Amino acid sequence: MKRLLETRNINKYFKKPVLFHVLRDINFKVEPGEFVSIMGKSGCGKSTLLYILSTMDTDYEGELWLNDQLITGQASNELSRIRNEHIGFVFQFHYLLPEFTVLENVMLPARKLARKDLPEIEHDAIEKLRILGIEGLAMKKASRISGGEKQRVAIARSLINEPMIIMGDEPTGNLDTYNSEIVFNIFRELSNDQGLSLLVVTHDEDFAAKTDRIIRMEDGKILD
Ligand SMILES: Nc1ncnc2c1ncn2[C@@H]1O[C@H](COP(=O)(O)OP(=O)(O)OP(=O)(O)O)[C@@H](O)[C@H]1O
Repeated sequence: MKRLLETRNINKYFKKPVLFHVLRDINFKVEPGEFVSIMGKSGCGKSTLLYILSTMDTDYEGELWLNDQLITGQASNELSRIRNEHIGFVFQFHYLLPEFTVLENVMLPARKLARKDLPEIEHDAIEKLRILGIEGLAMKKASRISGGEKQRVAIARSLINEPMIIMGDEPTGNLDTYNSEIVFNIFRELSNDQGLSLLVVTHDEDFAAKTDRIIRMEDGKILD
């Protein structure tokens, strides 16, 4: 089976202000199509781990594998290519450009990758908005839509380059129950219908309970 995401004995230390062993022997896998949540108290190392998994942080010990490829030790230009092609990101704050339209915001990561021409990218972006049920918002400015709609646009944007995995850092942290449920259902459909894997850091027990698996962390370790 494809090694979609796997960590082998990942350890990380912060060296300042004092030496701090923040991640300890992190070993886990995410299978294709799996929807996994990561939970743990504030400060246990979730964001630090996500930063490594997203290939942004290269200062760690151990191995990270993505899509059958050893990521650890790759050059930074190769890492940004892998990141743009294979990973979609959804954060607590949507980071949309307020003066751009919804459609332009969704198109941006594909324009950066420059693998397709503009009409094709626009077609893909409208398709992603359709999947999320918000194609009617395409020509609106991002500053003019609601918080729940903004998060759906952010998800559409995360899908534009057809990633294998979506990584989320508190993607429902800013949403009310109604909108959190919409986001959960979208993630569930992406996993079930499109075989996309999802790895989501959350403090929301109700959200996590509905995912396929919960990885619980404590003091930099994964609990069995
Ligand atoms: N750059 C840094 N230098 C030193 N220590 C750091 C640094 N970044 C984070 N830490 C410490 O590492 C620990 C883990 O932080 P991290 O942000 O990964 O926790 P978290 O589980 O994501 O917390 P939260 O749920 O509050 O976001 C914390 O004790 C934090 O203070």
